[in-house]
Amino acid sequence: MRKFTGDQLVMASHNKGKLREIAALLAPFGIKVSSAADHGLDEPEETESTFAGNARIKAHYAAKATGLPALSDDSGISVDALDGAPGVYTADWAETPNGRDFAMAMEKTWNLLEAKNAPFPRTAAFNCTLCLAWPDGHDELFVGKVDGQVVWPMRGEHGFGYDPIFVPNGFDITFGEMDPAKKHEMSHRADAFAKLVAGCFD
Ligand SMILES: O=P(O)(O)OP(=O)(O)OP(=O)(O)OC[C@H]1O[C@@H](n2cnc3c(O)ncnc32)[C@H](O)[C@@H]1O
Ligand SMILES: [Mg+2]
Repeated sequence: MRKFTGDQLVMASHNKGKLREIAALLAPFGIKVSSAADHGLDEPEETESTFAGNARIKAHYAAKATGLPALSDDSGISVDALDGAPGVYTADWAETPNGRDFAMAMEKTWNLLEAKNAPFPRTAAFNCTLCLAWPDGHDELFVGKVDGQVVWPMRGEHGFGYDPIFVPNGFDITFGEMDPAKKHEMSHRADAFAKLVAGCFD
């Protein structure tokens, strides 16, 4: 596995919630972190049907455009009773003509579970694939996951995206209610990040 030896990294994401979380995870490593927006990059189209495929598109696009190593995150929530949906299409489910509406997407998810009369607990997992790509085209991939259940109504103001309806196993609060530092210890993103650190930063 290739080691990360530089002192600069581009975060190949346009999601402010992710950028905040990954900046917090990277903070102890003394790396100068910039975002795709800092470099004036637009969002590449996520045309693959897997987290890994889309993570690679985003990281390689940013690495080639900036000449710097780039770290992307492709993630989503997979609900068992919905055959893994929305999964890779989690962001797409929130798409409206006026931008993303996650309250609407969460309501759609819950309504589908209700329509199916899905049994409780309504188990789900958050998945995260991180891709670290270099300008020469090399990359490394890291996968993380956290199991839990989808609940209703939405609870909590922390986090982003689907956090208000996801309760991780072993807890009775949603990610939206959880202190961000605690989420950083146990999320799908933290799980993948620990593997990135073990593989590339040590
Ligand atoms: O592609 P980038 O620019 O990184 O940002 P994005 O928001 O489009 O990100 P994805 O394509 O990976 O879509 C994943 C969606 O899954 C949701 N998601 C991922 N991780 C999450 C988390 O920790 N908490 C809540 N929702 C999450 C969130 O709504 C994201 O928009
Ligand atoms: Mg995206």
